[in-house]
Amino acid sequence: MTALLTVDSISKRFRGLLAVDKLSFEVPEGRIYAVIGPNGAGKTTLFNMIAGVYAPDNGTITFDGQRIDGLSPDKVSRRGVGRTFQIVRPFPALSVEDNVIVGALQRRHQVKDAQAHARDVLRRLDLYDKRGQRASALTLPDRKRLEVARALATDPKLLLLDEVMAGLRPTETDRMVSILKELNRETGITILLIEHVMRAVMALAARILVMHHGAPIAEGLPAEVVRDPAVIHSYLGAEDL
Ligand SMILES: Nc1ncnc2c1ncn2[C@@H]1O[C@H](COP(=O)(O)OP(=O)(O)OP(=O)(O)O)[C@@H](O)[C@H]1O
Repeated sequence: MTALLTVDSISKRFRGLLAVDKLSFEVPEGRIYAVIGPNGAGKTTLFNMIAGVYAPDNGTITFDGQRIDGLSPDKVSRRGVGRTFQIVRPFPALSVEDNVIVGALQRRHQVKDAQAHARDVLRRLDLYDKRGQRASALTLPDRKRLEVARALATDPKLLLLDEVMAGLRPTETDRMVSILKELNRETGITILLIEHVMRAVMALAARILVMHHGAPIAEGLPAEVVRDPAVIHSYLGAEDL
């Protein structure tokens, strides 16, 4: 299967601290790929390098056949990488629909077209009935889905999801999992997610990369990765299995 994203030996240092250390992996086109690991493992730094917030100190990032490392976040987004943030940050005073229209306008010049696209996205994310509400009035599960909707409205080929299950109850986690599965199945969109909620990771991911101190300690099929002694020792613990 062709790789949509190829990360090749990237590193990022913050003063003395090596946050990401010669990391390499490939995300196959059309798949859901998860990155897990303890706090401080370097997952968000990895996302920030893919999304253009930081340039890697070394190594390359290739997306859809072209180098994207070192491009600005806006350019990376225009190439087709959409992202959510760990701390959800919609425009609070705008309606749910207007928040999504802002994303849709990246590739559409007519507000009418952007609105039609935003409504399609809102239906997929189970938010259509709440489109008139102010974003600030939403509950956490709704805000998390709005965050995904805003990223999706930019028509990405690759969706980067940063802890979209954090703080959700199991029933809301399962709802998000089934929405993302359906989205991937029906549109073929590739999804790269950082996630601590193993229930969601195991239900979604075709492959998993486990990071620890900036480096990979395991990569492969979920069933193999969660049985890897190094993963159990540094991250999962027996209770997660
Ligand atoms: N802008 C920065 N300046 C200095 N140090 C940073 C910066 N961003 C991250 N770090 C450090 O880099 C390391 C990796 O952090 P990162 O946020 O990437 O980890 P993470 O795996 O995403 O953790 P979490 O699961 O808690 O979100 C940490 O030690 C963190 O303190």
